[in-house]
Amino acid sequence: MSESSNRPPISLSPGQWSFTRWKTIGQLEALEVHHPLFQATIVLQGAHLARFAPQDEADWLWMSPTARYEPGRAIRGGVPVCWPWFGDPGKNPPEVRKRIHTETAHGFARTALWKLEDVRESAHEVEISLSLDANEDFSDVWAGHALALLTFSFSVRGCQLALTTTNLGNDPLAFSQALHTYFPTSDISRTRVLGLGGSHYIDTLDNWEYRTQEGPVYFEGETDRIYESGEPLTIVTPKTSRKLSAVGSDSTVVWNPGPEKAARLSDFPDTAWQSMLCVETANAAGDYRVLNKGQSHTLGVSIGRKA
Ligand SMILES: O=P(O)(O)OC[C@H]1O[C@@H](O)[C@H](O)[C@@H](O)[C@@H]1O
Repeated sequence: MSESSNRPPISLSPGQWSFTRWKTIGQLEALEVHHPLFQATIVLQGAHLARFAPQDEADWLWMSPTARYEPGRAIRGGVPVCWPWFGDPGKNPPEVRKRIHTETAHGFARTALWKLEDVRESAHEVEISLSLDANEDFSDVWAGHALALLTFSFSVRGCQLALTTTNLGNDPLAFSQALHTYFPTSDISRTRVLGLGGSHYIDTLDNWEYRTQEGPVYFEGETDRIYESGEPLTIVTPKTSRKLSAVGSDSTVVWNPGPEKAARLSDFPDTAWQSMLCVETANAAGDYRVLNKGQSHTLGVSIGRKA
């Protein structure tokens, strides 16, 4: 992808936007939205939502205070896009794994430079779309040709992400993915996720054994689970309640690194596990998807207030 293709096309010159402007954060280009009703920041690398907050509210997303904005480096916090595979390549189903020629987790989209497609603004909403053409440029790590189009919609009610994958290759394309959302909490020990009771999950910390969730998910140390559910969820923290509803997803990843893993994680303060959790809208494990030539699939999440 050439440098120039990532610059705003003439038709999208900054002068035509009222609420959106370019900004450099660290070494990366970003779009910053300052709407009277809300604020948001999207980094072009990774199509990474780094911030979303309705006016006069704290950030709805958690961002690591030690996150680094550097080319080729994943940003710790916000909403990383894991695509076209989720997690450790070796733990993916054979159909997904056979296309991957690297040991890097979570795919290449989160460190690739995406292209701005569209900015639409109104008195109530801002919608921004970015695309990534995963073509032969990525052939050293992955075999396939697919287009990822990610559309963000921001309003005072919350934010929505819709990630559409289209298979541009000739053969069926198997892939896994996740919108790896980091949420803040003032106290992880008083935080719970509702809506997963009765669901089966893979406990990746216990030999990938299958378990059944009883009641809400509480956090008592390191937690890393793939739930076989795409049902609506509520995240309750001491100060906030968020509603999540997914489309095109039958799996949800719930993750908190706990103290030992936190100490090993990049760009993550040792004690930060106490103030964040990830609830990831996914197509992971057995919920991977297969697209025939020309077919598309949309994975989406809507993050809102509890009604
Ligand atoms: O450090 P990374 O690559 O951003 O991954 C963070 C975490 O992402 C989660 O989705 C995985 O379930 C965890 O196993 C992993 O540790």
